[in-house]
Amino acid sequence: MSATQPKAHAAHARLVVVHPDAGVLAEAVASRLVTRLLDVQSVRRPVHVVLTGGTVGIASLAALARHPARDAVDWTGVHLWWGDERFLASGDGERNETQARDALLDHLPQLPAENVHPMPSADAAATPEESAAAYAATLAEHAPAGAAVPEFDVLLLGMGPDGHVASLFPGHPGLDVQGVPTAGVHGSPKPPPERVTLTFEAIARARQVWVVAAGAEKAPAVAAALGGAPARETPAAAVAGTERTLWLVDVAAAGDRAEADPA
Ligand SMILES: O=C1O[C@H](COP(=O)(O)O)[C@@H](O)[C@H](O)[C@H]1O
Repeated sequence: MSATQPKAHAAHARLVVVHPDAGVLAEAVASRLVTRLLDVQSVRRPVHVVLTGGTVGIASLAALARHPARDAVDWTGVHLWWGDERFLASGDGERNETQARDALLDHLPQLPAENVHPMPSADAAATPEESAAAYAATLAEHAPAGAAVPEFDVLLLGMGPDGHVASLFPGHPGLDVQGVPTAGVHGSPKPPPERVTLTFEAIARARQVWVVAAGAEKAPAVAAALGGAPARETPAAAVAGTERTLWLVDVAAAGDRAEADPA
């Protein structure tokens, strides 16, 4: 395939867009976010966006911070949430919140502090479960009547080489949690072991889910997820938005898909 232009093709009602490399992917995700925010703000407010940690997720936020159209967005009408968090002390450099603040939030003077909704840290909650319960309460405050969470306008998800999304890891009990939007996680195979995550049910409330992944080490998980692997083995296989599901990947993560299905 051409490595100069993104290409798109539908698969199982998901749109897969392949980008030349991780750097271009991050820039493209930032551009999509700006466009999505502007589109939504033209019809309703506030806009609810769920951020992800991870390599491409944070690189995309950094790209958004320097995007030329960034200030076209009315940031006073944007609420930011997280799909998962490492259960560490506030300000720890490994927290997704800390990395997002460094990459983007600290560069958005218009964004009201009360619109930023980090998952409670290990110095604000005694356990991941306590943090998860507090986050569920905050989500409910911003949800439509009768719902547990807002209808997120965009929910970003990075994906690990094992196919995990948010902190929903293969074979973990968090995959089976029902009836609540958040869960505490213990024994994560990726450090740190204690985390907080949105559940599949909460993710499924998003209007748009965007899975972002780059690098050859992600190719087997991308293939498994798009090939319909069981969620227990490849959690990323089970995520979808109510209106749209995008897989935004680079050539390396696309693997055989990039070769077999030229633009
Ligand atoms: O630990 C996490 O990892 C995933 C993926 O990270 P990556 O560096 O392999 O892209 C991320 O999506 C998740 O939010 C984070 O907590």
